[in-house]
Amino acid sequence: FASNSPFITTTMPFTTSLNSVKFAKYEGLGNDFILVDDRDKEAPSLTPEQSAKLCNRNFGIGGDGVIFALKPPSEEFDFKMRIYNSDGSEPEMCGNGIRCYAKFLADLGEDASKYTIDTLAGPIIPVMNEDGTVTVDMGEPELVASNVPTTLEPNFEGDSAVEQTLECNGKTWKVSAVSMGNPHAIIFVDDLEKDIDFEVDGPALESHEAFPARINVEFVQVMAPDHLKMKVWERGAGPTLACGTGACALTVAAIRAGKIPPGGNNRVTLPGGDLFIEWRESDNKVYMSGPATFVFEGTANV
Ligand SMILES: N[C@H](CCC[C@H](N)C(=O)O)C(=O)O
Repeated sequence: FASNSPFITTTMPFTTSLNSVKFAKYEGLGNDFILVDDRDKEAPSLTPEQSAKLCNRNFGIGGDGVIFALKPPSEEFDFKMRIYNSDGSEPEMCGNGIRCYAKFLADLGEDASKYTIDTLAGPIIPVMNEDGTVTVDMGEPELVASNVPTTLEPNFEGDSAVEQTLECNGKTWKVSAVSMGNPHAIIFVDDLEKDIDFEVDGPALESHEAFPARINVEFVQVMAPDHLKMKVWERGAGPTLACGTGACALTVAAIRAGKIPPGGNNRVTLPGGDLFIEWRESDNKVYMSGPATFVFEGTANV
């Protein structure tokens, strides 16, 4: 392990034996993950069902997902990441998770400060900053509505859906659809506390038929031209304290809907804290900066 690694020197390597798994718990703004070191494997050492059980906050470790550090598929990558949501479904990407993943690799003694990680959303590049935060090149947003995917009719340039109306739960919503590899439905409201019935509207929108792969739902209030506040109901995880891909998606949607000006590093306030998001005009990529913190390590029955 790295000299400043938080891991207690242990004779047991991070392996998954027959009935137990070594893990490390990390969180990014309270979006918390169980990390498993499968750097010698091509596929996760746990099943979706085992992972969902470990995410249970009463019967397991507790977490919003399980993230696997896997060997890369080719020379062009340093590592591969796969993730299971706490319901066992597999998303394409996870923003808070990739920051925790980068911190995990550093704590395991991997010496690169910048990795190219292969994910189901394509190559993702996290960079460790001096102050302990992580800046991630999250790639380009996907704006073509049918690729998000959604059946919402495109109503904006580029065959995209921007504040397109959707009936759900007896209410009419204005939905902007953006993918960061995983799908997001962004809804701008005047008042986050008054304008939504979060525990009812969130799941209803997550599973609405307009979203064939289900969808992450972000409710957003514009606080200032460079400051957005959000609440998120995640696909396959429900209400979480933060969603990194969601913060990226909502920043893109806010710019396209004319809610905030393009460019700049925007502060996105999530229930668990702030992320800083830049949709860079020069390369059309979205950059996300935020914390990733080690919480504890252990061995769990599976
Ligand atoms: N629940 C998400 C995956 C985790 C994304 C979120 N935790 C993030 O930080 O990006 C999905 O099914 O697409």
